[in-house]
Amino acid sequence: MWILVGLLCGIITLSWYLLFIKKFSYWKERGVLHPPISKLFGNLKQTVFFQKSEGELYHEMYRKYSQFPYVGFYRIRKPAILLRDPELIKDVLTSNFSSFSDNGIDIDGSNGPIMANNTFFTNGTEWKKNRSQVTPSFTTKQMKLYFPLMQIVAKRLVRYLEDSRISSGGIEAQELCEKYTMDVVGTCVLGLDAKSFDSSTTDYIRFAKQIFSTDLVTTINFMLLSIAPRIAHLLKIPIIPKSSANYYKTIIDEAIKYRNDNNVIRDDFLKTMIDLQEKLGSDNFTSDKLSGHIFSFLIDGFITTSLVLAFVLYEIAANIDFQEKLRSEIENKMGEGEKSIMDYESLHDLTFFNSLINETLRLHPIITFLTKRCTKEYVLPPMITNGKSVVLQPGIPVIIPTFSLHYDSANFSNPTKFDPHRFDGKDDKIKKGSYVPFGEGPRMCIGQKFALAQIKAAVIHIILNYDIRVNDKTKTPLEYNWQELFLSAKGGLWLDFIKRH
Ligand code: HEM
Repeated sequence: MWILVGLLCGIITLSWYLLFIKKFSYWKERGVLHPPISKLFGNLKQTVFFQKSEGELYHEMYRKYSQFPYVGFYRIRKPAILLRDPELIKDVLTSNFSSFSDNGIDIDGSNGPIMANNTFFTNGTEWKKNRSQVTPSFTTKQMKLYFPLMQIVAKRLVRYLEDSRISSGGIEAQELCEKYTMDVVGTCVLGLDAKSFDSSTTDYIRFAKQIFSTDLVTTINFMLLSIAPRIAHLLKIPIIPKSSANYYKTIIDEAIKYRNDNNVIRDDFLKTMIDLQEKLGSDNFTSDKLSGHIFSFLIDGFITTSLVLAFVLYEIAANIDFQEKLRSEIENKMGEGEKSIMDYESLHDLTFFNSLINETLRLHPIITFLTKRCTKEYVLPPMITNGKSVVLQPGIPVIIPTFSLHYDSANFSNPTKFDPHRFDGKDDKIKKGSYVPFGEGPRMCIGQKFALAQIKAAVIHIILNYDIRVNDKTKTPLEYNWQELFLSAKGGLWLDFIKRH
């Protein structure tokens, strides 16, 4: 009897030691500091209980450990590291990319085939293959084809603003920009008119927003996938709602069928994908893969770009001097009063415009942190003077806190001030590794050129036709919705568009 009780106590003590003491001594054994932990949830207890988002917790860690190049933490029970030093970040994203080539989120077919083929979620050789398949669709040559199409939609947006029933009392810019970006991706990806300006909300937008919804189920699913992937795979947790996946799959299939049946040839993303399938054969480039790439473009390019565009319009409205300066730069290039189409090459000369967008992306980095995973041993310098180097083992998650880097006065003087001129002139004014709104290195955002062209097309045509002002309904100073997947403004960005001339 006593032997049995002793054995039971031994098992309980050993389990306690392995589960809580040993597991959470990982960083201490390696001389790495970390914030105090909760025994069950490591450093993410507040995220698990919906009190704070992961992004907010990382921002707190970043500020608390301001003396150090990095800080350890426990992502629930998994040791992870948050990098602070821009030099180190540059090394991880570029020079030593091979040690951090994974994005750290694992999804497979069990979480939904359409998303499993998204370049962002693939790793290793599958990622390399995916990335090389879509890269030719994002070249300057392709952008030259897309830019006029974007401007046709921008002109539709301008016409939409002319309706005083819509514009009186202010317009919420985030919603306005969703309509615009959905129409742009519809046109450039599938050659479809999403008709977003024709009604208050369309199915295209409704199903896309469902994907990024922060309702309880979607949030728990996403949390499980990023911090407990094995359980998520076991439970076949879908990364996006089935209704959204089915809706877009049907639209993509219909668009392909229509093109094949009617022999339609259109220079857009769908054509590059159909051409690729013909070249590689449908065994190597399956219809799931084709739909996956198209879906990825529709979705990755929609909310992200619309939020950034809304912030750009807000900053233009809030800073009237910059608005005048931008307008005259655009008018000089386009010819005053002439409101036709600008060619893609001309964008190159709009240097203030570039600085203004770069500064908006610094001040409002809608993706507040990047996740990477160590894929090959990597040696970190000692955390403290006279400490020992730390060997990062494959599998360790690595967080790059974009928001914190952008708001650190060591990287940007007077960081809360909107000042496009900090991006004027040479690139070396900005410390490498301290400014990463699109990431950096081989896994940098593939849609960057597309997103910037899309934003510019809208701003050019709006600013030539309207003075933009901040409407009183906007809560200033701005507060962010940190619980959303992408950073947005609480209460919305309400703007007035006042017709010029
Ligand atoms: C202004 C809007 C956008 C922002 C701020 C943005 C930002 C980002 C960021 C931060 C990453 C992660 C980079 C990393 O982990 O190092 C990323 C990846 C990615 N983005 Fe974007 N993005 C935007 C628009 C777009 C658009 C329009 C597309 C259209 C196709 C797109 C497609 C992707 C893809 C496929 C990846 C994964 C790349 C890879 O893993 O190789 N993004 N984006």
